[in-house]
Amino acid sequence: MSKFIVRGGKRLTGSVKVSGAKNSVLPIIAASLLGEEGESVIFDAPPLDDVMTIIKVLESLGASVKYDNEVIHINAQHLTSCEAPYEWVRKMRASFLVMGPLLTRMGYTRISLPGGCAIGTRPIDQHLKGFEAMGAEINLGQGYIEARTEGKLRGAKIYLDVASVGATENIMMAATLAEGTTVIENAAKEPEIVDLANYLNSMGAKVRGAGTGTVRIEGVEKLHGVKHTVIPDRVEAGTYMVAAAITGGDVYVEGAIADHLAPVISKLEEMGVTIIPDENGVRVIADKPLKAVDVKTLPYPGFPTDMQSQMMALLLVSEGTSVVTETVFENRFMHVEQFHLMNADIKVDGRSAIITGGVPLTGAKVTATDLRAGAALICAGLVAEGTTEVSGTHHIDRGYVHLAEKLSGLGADIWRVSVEEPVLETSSEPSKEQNKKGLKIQTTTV
Ligand SMILES: CC(=O)N[C@H]1[C@@H](OP(=O)(O)OP(=O)(O)OC[C@H]2O[C@@H](n3ccc(=O)[nH]c3=O)[C@H](O)[C@@H]2O)O[C@H](CO)[C@@H](O)[C@@H]1O
Ligand SMILES: C=C(OP(=O)(O)O)C(=O)O
Repeated sequence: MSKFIVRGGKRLTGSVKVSGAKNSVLPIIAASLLGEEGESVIFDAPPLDDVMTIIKVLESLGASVKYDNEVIHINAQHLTSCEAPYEWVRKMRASFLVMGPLLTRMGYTRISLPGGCAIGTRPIDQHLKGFEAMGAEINLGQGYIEARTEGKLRGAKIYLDVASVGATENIMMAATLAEGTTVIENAAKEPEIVDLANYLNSMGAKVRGAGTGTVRIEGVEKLHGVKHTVIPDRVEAGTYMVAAAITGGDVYVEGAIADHLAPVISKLEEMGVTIIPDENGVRVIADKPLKAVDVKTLPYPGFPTDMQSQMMALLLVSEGTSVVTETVFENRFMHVEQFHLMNADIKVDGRSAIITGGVPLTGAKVTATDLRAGAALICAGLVAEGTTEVSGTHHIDRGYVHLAEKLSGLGADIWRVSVEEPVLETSSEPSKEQNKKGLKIQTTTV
């Protein structure tokens, strides 16, 4: 168990490199189960807890997986099981993404129900609706979902009631080996879906229209392993952009793709932040007082729900009143209570949060209630007066590679301690004792 300790007041400057996208690499690893021939090699695979979890799932299915230095080798030629047990799906909902590949390749799969989580109930009805339309028989019992098909899945026209990222990905993967053509309407358009489609197409699939609301997949006989590089993580990039802006900093976010971040960049610009994109990244300069803006989360290309809490942290230091409306998940304001502990003035009214900016934040002991809430609390800690201790680091480790090191590299006063260790209150440098024990700026072990 550990905590992040942040001491506010340091202006961030310099350059930070974005890792591969969590939300791309997870479906891509799941899709590797479709490779009946050869091996896949996936580059820029971030060393995140979620990546380790999905690797365990693949290994439990009989795939051979090697992870070294952000490169994953996956050989899924001989699978020995079709079941993803509770122990893994409980840890990470994205484990459910193995359902489409297993069903289409093996004709049968049994996966633990993913259940709800802190941010919402997160049903999977749209995934199942898609599989059923393709001819699968679905049974639910004892906390598991069983799906089977006599012969191959059949291509079908599937309209998604919500533009679900996971359902689009799961159905798209299932359709690659189905008989005939599948059309997904009201498909999600996230960049991670395009990355997955590119991966599937290099494996030999025929996916067209990914990134638009209509995705067309013509089934093929077989897929094979390939080499692929994962796109940079737009949420991680956006988090560093917020961290730069909140400290009045000047930071180059290397690897950030401006196009993927268009709604975040637009809001930052409205607030008075200067954004200079180039072909290798985005420079963020915050040299003026920040203005309040309203933010509404929406499916891509709308403002991402995964940046909502970090944006809220930034609005806490802006001048005026802002309204943040969360439309994607029904319970994604858990961080508000934690911000209150830091003296923030936020009122929640249904799906909206009303933020009175400019009230000085004070350091406090807070808890990451989910992955992005954790990042947002750290952003707030960067400008709060005094010390902020953020626990619940297991959430943060799901999605941020070396967060403390990357922020320290920009000049932030942040480090990680084991919870058993006393927190240093006076020195900004790690003590010799701490360094010996490797406690300050500890890295995530994988
Ligand atoms: C691993 C991954 O890529 N995670 C991302 C993915 O999650 P995930 O794929 O789980 O999110 P979805 O796009 O599926 O969920 C969006 C909304 O649709 C609802 N829904 C979803 C499926 C379904 O069958 N029925 C249904 O009602 C959900 O409850 C939610 O309210 O997209 C989310 C929305 O951008 C992001 O916050 C997550 O970071
Ligand atoms: C909600 C998120 O991820 P997941 O879907 O994996 O829970 C996230 O990345 O913010």
